[in-house]
Amino acid sequence: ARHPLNSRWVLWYLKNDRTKNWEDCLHKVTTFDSIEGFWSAINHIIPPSELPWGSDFYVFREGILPMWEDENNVKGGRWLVYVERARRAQDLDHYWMELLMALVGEQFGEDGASISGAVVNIRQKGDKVALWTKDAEKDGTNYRIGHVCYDVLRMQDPNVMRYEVHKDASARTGSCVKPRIVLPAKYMK
Ligand SMILES: CN(C)c1nc(=O)c2c([nH]1)N([C@@H]1O[C@H](COP(=O)(O)OP(=O)(O)O)[C@@H](O)[C@H]1O)CN2C
Repeated sequence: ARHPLNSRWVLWYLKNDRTKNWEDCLHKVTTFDSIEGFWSAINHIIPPSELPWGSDFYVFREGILPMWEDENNVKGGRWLVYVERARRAQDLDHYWMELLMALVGEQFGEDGASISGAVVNIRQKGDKVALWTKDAEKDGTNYRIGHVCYDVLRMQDPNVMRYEVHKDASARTGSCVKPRIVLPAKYMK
C-alpha cells in the first residue's frame, strides 16, 4: 500500500450472544497498516448505526486485546461519549469515523502511544463511543487526549465527556461509574 500508517490496527466485532461468555463473542475482522487498508476495512463493514443491538466494534493497536484484562488496559480507563437517542442518526456514525481517523492518523501526537484503541457500543439504552487509554493515573496525558477527542468530535458545552477507570467500570454494580475526569472541567463535581 502507498500510504503506510505509523501502527498496525486490528478491527474486532463483538456479536452479542447471551449463550456464550463475553470473550467468545469477540471476533477479529481484519488487520490494517495503511490508509488504503483502513478504508478497505471501513468499506467492508456496515456502519455502527445499522448493527444489531448489543454489538460492538473495536479498533485496537495490534498486540492489544480489546478487553480490560489485557496488560495494556488493566490499569487504564476510557474517555466515554454517550450518543443521545435523538441524535443517533447524525452523530453515531460520524463520531465513530472521526475518532477512527484521529486514531489511525495519529492526531494525538506523542500521547498516541498511551492509547489502546477505540470502541463503539450499539445499545438500545443509548449508544456509546469510547477511547481507551493505558494508564488511568496519568491525568495530564488523559486530559490532553480528552481535549483532542472533544475537539475532533466537535463537541461543545454542555456536551460532557467522562473518563472512567476500567477497575471501577469492571467492578460496577449499578450502571453509573464515578468519572475520574470530566470535560468541560467545570462540570466536575
Ligand atoms: C473478560 N471479560 C469477561 C470481559 N472483559 C472485558 O473487557 C469486558 C467484559 N468482559 N464485558 C462484559 O460485557 C458486559 C457489558 O459491558 P459493556 O461495556 O458492553 O456495556 P453495556 O452494559 O452492555 O452497555 C460487562 O458487564 C461485562 O460482563 C465488557 N468488557 C469491556
